[in-house]
Amino acid sequence: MTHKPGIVITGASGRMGQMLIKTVLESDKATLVGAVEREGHAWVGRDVGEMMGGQPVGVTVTADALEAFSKAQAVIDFTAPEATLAFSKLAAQARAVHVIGTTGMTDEQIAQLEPASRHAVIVRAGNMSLGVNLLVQLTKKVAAALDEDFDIEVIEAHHHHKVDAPSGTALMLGEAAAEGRGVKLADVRDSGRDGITGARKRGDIGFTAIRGGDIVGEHDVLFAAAGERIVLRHLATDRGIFARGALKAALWGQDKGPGQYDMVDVLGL
Ligand SMILES: NC(=O)C1=CN([C@@H]2O[C@H](COP(=O)(O)OP(=O)(O)OC[C@H]3O[C@@H](n4cnc5c(N)ncnc54)[C@H](O)[C@@H]3O)[C@@H](O)[C@H]2O)C=CC1
Ligand SMILES: O=C(O)C1=N[C@H](C(=O)O)C[C@H](O)C1
Repeated sequence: MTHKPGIVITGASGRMGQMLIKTVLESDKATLVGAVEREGHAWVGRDVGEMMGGQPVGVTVTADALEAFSKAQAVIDFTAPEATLAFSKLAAQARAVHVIGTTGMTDEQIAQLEPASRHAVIVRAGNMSLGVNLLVQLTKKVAAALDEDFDIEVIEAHHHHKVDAPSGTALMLGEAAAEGRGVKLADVRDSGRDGITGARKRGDIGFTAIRGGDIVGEHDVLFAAAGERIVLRHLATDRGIFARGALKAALWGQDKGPGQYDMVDVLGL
């Protein structure tokens, strides 16, 4: 690629925002052209390199997302559902590829991305890592091979700052297991057991969320039957895996037509 796409990072001061800025600055395939934060945030008006504790990089953090997006070929967005919905409209206006890592979006919010995807490329995934997207494929295969004698449980663990549960990844894995079984996740989902719940319902897919300390992200898919268990596991120890996947998606989207894509498309899995 001779031309280096310009990238804007939203939620610049966040855990993922800072990792994404570092990843883009270190890349020889893309250029950092903007960094966006909420109106009133202490980083707005300041150089993003300095705010991250390093040398100035010549990019001033702004709250004017449209102005930033209009100079970019891609927006990488790991923020919050309401912000992501607003950014999808602005990225489409700027005809910039919108890479969405934000989790916790409702089905209604996801449906609201559709108008933007008629004008621009949207790549959205609850997990941008190669390992998890491979695990999704494996989960689908294992679920398809086993019958309901095997109870399926998705168990996830994250840091204590995480605001949504189950995680976006856990939902991807649950969807994959349901698809493998030929059922709809909404019909078999069992989340948040507490109290006298009754015995486990055959065919249900259960979810458990653990929150604590600085856990980056851990996911198990458990297939439990009488006398044996299979556990498929992914352990994330470095947020760089998500940032590298997101940058790959931003570059991949440059020559694609408007529409909604995911990391399975990007990685060709
Ligand atoms: N898809 C994936 O691979 C991954 C997804 N995530 C998801 O990314 C999201 C962010 O995670 P973290 O970085 O840990 O959270 P965080 O809380 O550290 O960062 C979120 C950032 O977004 C900013 N923000 C919120 N509303 C905004 C607005 N309207 N305009 C501009 N900035 C705004 C906040 O100020 C904050 O800096 C979460 O939904 C998380 O689940 C996290 C890691 C990997
Ligand atoms: O909030 C996080 O940190 C993470 N969120 C994503 C999710 O909800 O699955 C991906 C990763 O597990 C980290």
